[in-house]
Amino acid sequence: MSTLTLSKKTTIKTLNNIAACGLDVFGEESYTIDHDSENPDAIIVRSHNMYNMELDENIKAIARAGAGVNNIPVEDCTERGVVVFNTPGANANAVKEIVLTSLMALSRHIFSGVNWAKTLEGEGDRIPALVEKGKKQFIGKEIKGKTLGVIGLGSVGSLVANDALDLDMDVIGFDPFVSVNTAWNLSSNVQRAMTIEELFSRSDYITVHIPLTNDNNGMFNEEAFNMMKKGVHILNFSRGELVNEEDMAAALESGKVDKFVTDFPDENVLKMKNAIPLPHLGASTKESEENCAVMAARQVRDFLETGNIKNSVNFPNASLPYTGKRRVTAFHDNVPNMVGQLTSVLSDDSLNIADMVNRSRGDSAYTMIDIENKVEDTVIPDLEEKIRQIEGIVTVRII
Ligand SMILES: NC(=O)c1ccc[n+]([C@@H]2O[C@H](COP(=O)([O-])OP(=O)(O)OC[C@H]3O[C@@H](n4cnc5c(N)ncnc54)[C@H](O)[C@@H]3O)[C@@H](O)[C@H]2O)c1
Ligand SMILES: O=C(O)[C@H](O)COP(=O)(O)O
Repeated sequence: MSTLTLSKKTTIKTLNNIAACGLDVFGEESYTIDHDSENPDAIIVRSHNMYNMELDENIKAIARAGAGVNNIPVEDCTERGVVVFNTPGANANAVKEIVLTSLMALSRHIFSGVNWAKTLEGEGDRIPALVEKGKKQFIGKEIKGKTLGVIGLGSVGSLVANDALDLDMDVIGFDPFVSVNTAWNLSSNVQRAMTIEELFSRSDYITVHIPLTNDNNGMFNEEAFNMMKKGVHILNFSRGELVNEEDMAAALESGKVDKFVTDFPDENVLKMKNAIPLPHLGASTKESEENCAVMAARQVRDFLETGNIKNSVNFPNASLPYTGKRRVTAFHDNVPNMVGQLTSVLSDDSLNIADMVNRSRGDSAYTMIDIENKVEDTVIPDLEEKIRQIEGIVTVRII
């Protein structure tokens, strides 16, 4: 349990390179951007691993300018009432473009072809003839008419699936948790795999677009490869840990997997025959970095200033139009009579409620209450303390 009060100048710490237009969202009057701050009010992060970091008591929010939050200790944050945001869809187009680029580049041996052509340096006038003789090593396949299996049909997967249809591929998708929004955006020509086994067995190319969880760690393993066609191509722009590297190395060696494009190289990947390692470039476009930074910054600023929550991965979305009246915000356990207890603390102080919202997500809940009366700054610490005494309150902040 901790007290949350906005310091006069709110400090935002960044843990990676965050696009300047995102940081500009904060404005210099009320915010300081301090990359080295030890007690920031909020953090904006991309892929920096936060598991080994001490999280200061003052932190109220962490925003991932991007999609994957596996670098953030989300459970700890939830226990401490720290909201974790991400920016759904903000980098999806960038990933879609690199997936389609890779799909074609690997089918046409672009990577190995370029490397080979460079070895001809110094051959002078013989180069054109050597090229014509050597090009037969790089006879590719067209993707037209081949089957692409897309695992995960969220922001990235749905874009990939739709555009692969436009490239005349047959597309099968597997996503048992697909959202209604995505389903609406997905072409009806994307075939639905009822099981992942079906997708594995039918695909010439497989691309994966799901968040890393404890359940799917190592899901590309020997058992999975055994279900796939010989010579399948696999693309992983999601997370390295989805792949069992020992099994992948063996599958590449035997030719069961023809090529493996991955955005997550490590020592093992770099040793694999026919692996094509990219240096985590999926979201690395100017447009995507700016979209993510602006979206993350807006969500954090809105939360710090109004308590409203949008796109949190650990707390419910909650929004009340902000009228400038005093607002009590509290994270608490999702237990009965919490709203009753909160309102009685306020009524004991003769405070009248103008509006309120209460939302829950799993074991956690969040309540915002707007107070009709004028509440002086001097009484706030006392009011916060009374609310904090309610059993099950995690954090309280009066804005
Ligand atoms: N390489 C990069 O730079 C880069 C960029 C963006 C995202 N990513 C990674 O890609 C992931 C997906 O990104 P997104 O923006 O599409 O996320 P998203 O949340 O919009 O979509 C994820 C989809 O996966 C589905 N899903 C979850 N578990 C599944 C499972 N076991 N089998 C099938 N479907 C499953 C969900 O229902 C959801 O529809 C991110 O979590 C991140 O790890 C990488
Ligand atoms: O999950 C994501 O959004 C991507 O992996 C992008 O990571 P990055 O912000 O470090 O480029």
